[in-house]
Amino acid sequence: MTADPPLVLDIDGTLTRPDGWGIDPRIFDPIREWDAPVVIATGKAFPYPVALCHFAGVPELVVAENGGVVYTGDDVFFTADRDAAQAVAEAYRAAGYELGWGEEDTVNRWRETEIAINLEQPIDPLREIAADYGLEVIDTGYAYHVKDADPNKGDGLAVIADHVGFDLADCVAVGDSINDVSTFETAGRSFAVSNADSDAKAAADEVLEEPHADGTLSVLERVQGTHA
Ligand SMILES: O=C(O)COP(=O)(O)O
Ligand SMILES: [Mg+2]
Repeated sequence: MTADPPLVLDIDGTLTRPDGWGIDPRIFDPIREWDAPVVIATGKAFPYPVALCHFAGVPELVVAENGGVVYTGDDVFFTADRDAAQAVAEAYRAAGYELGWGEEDTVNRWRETEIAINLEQPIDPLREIAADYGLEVIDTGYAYHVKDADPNKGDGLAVIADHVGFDLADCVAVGDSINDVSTFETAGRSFAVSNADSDAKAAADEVLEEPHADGTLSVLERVQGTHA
């Protein structure tokens, strides 16, 4: 008897359409029909992956904010403190820069542990200010994230696996950027889509030939029904 292995999926760059923006609708049915846990592990704020699970019709198993927020389906864990990241955002603004998401800033509005800055904003002063507060800045290719260096997606995945009761060694992970390296190190098998950055490609067991959702769909086809 074989089953599907647990999945760990990043969002941006991984479930996205070929042009890189927006969820590719072809991923919804395979995820909905997957007969094992599907964990969404993202740098986006908590409501985004929760909504993705909700609209896909799958249980909410979520690592958000690069590991700062973890939801096991029963309990929410916050593994970082937003105050330092918020202070960096204020100091960056005080130095004359903007976060770059407009007045109402729906990118950061519901963030609980980190701050995201638009890639069009200057990164050097951001890195300097973040260092003053003991934080790091990572570039996912979709945003700069000012975050505590400790929490990461991989640790969040481990919390969910422990709670739900599946083995990390059985997990198949797909991702595209530096914030997926910890996932790749934690999951048993890992795949970087062809559009992935050099960190993700170096950490993955395999680099796919296809980009974005095409790459992810190829992995789903390949690993479906292969879990002993
Ligand atoms: O929020 C980002 O910058 C990237 O999001 P992702 O981790 O789902 O790719
Ligand atoms: Mg990504």
